[in-house]
Amino acid sequence: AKEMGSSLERIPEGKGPYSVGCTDLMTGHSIQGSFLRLYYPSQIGTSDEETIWIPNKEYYYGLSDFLNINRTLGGFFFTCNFGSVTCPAKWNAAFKLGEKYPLIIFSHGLGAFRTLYSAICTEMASRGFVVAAVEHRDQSSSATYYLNEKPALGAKGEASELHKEWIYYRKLKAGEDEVALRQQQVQQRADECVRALDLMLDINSGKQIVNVLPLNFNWMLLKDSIDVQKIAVMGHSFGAATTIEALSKNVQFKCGIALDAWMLPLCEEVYPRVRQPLLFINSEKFQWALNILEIKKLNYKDTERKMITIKGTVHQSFPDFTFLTGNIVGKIFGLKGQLNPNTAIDVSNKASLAFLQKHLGLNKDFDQWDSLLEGKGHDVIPGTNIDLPPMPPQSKQ
Ligand SMILES: CCN(CC)CCN(C[C@]12C[C@](c3ccc(C(F)(F)F)cc3)(C1)C2)C(=O)Cn1c(SCc2ccc(F)cc2)nc(=O)c2c1C=CC2
Repeated sequence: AKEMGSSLERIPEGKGPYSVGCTDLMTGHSIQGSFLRLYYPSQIGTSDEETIWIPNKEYYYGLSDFLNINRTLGGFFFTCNFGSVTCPAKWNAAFKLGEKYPLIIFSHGLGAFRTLYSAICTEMASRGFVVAAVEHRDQSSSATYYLNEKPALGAKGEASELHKEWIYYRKLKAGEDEVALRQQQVQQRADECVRALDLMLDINSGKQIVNVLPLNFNWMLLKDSIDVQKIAVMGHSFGAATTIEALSKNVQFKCGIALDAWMLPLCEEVYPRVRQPLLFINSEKFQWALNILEIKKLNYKDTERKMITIKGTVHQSFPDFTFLTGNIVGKIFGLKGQLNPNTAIDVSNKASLAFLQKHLGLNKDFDQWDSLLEGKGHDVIPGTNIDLPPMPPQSKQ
């Protein structure tokens, strides 16, 4: 009975030595504020509450919009199948003190939101990273919200009521130029990643921050907890394009990891401005010549670029849904590839860890997976799996 209806499958736990905590942070009362889900090394036994994977029903309505299904139907479908899914991290567990951790800013894909990549984020946190998964407010998320102070219409309370303002996925209008919209959105997304970085650096410096979400998490414990020389940015698909744009905006991002990069939102002008090391991890199916050709334009001689393809994987092998459906339904909806989803995410995470050790200068044992970066391993090949026409001799860079 592993098919839909009883998602017996679970999102895989982190395999590293640290136990993982999770909490949410929203600053400001407007769209300009930050909204992120934090995954972090936690003190064991300080929380036995599991984290709710999709915390508000409005996310189901947004997903229904994104998938072009009726909200009532979709809401029912999602609630039945995913309403009780938890992600393998302890909700509001106390932050583990005594170490400085490297930081990853994570950017979700089109139609996703901050909670849907918890297998990747909890794995990285279990290996000793602090991971801030931002929720973008560019209308590329299925849904997101901010809390504004304006009392809701007809509210009686004198004290300003906090009212959730929901922003839903913006569909393309008939005849609308998608490239222009995505180019505009990727700029906002990259700015939101930089803002999240600045917020985490403020917290690291001990600055008092106001979390407008009613959560009892002690942010002061994060003072001096981030190794500010070891900061990376990472994302899936539209979030990978965001990663590249964010690298060009802020050199505090020392390297980037692009999972199934969708290059359409990027302008060629940004490519020479990305000098940091970049790892491309591609699924087998999400590859086409024009996209790969754009990626190859980032190949500057004095920059470090790596690309691997994981065999038997699809675009949805990176977000969490790939763990939560039975094999048959999963393959029909393109949520699973031929390769076991746990194996697929394991390969992606280990290659990521090896790359991060190399380019953030970590002194862990992640170099044991360096061979994956060379495309050596049972489930990986180096570079891309599509053959390209020979590259025209590139003009001098
Ligand atoms: C028909 C809609 N049409 C809109 C443009 C295309 C829809 N689509 C393919 C989909 C997402 C799919 C999906 C999800 C989730 C279930 C569920 F049932 F399990 F929930 C089912 C079916 C439908 C596979 C993609 O957009 C693929 N994609 C994605 S998918 C990111 C995502 C979104 C929602 C999630 F819940 C999890 C992950 N992120 C990107 O940055 C980019 C692309 C394409 C180019 C850039």
